[in-house]
Amino acid sequence: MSTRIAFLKGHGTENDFVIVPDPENALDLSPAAVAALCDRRAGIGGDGLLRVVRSAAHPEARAMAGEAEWFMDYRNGDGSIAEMCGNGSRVFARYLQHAGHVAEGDLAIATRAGVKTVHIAKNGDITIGMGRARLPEGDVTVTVGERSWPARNVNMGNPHAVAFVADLAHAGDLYTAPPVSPASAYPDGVNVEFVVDRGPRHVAMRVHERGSGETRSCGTGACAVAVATARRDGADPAVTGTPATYTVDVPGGRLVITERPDGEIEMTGPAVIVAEGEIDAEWLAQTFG
Ligand SMILES: N[C@@H](CCC[C@H](N)C(=O)O)C(=O)O
Repeated sequence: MSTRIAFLKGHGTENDFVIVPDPENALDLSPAAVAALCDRRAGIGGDGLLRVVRSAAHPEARAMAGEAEWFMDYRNGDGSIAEMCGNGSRVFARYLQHAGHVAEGDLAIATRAGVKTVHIAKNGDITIGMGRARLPEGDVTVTVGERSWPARNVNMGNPHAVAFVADLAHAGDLYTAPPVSPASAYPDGVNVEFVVDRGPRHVAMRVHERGSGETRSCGTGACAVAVATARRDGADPAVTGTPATYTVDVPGGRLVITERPDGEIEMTGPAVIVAEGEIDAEWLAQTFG
């Protein structure tokens, strides 16, 4: 008889995740196993995987255990590790609520980008305190085919290049990562956002994610876009002294991002659990190690 591992499937604005509860950090999920689980044909399917581990049980999160009971071990769909996932953290919080670990209201979760504050609202939306953006100096350029755009380097714990374009279709099919230069600006790879204006403080974006390809949404990407757009619009909250709120449409829905004068950024959007099941542990171990 084969052992089975519980999983759930969830999404936030259609950025979808395999969720694996592993409170005691007992599972050793290799990059190949993560990629197999995220495979949309041979596996469960997802842009990434969220392993739910008690902070006290994980060496990377132990120091945060006093502030946040649960650690989000986020992996990209190709099995690589990323520092932070904005949509993933909302889905992670929804899972904790679904499993009865937390109730509506405020909580904190541990991530590789530090402890993040979360508010689960009655209306179903979840707000994450995403921390502050860093804007490394230096020009970067994004290229797709014959077209190139100057882009803004924004770090939300993970790296982003934000390019304002005339038409989202100009990003092409995004089957492969758009080249960003100079490569030295992003030694660990980069997520690339393409942005168009929709109205006052309202933009739309597409994204090619490091380690996942084009996705229907990226929460850290939407924050990077809001920050880059506020700077472009002369609405930097640190300069104006007033918060800047941007509505960011993504192919999978809508996110609302507010940056405060102290630089703290909040992201609000939906998070949904869609299914629960069991992974055949023998399949995973025998096939993917
Ligand atoms: N989809 C995520 C970002 C996931 C990590 C990213 N692919 C990276 O490698 O940095 C989000 O919602 O923020």
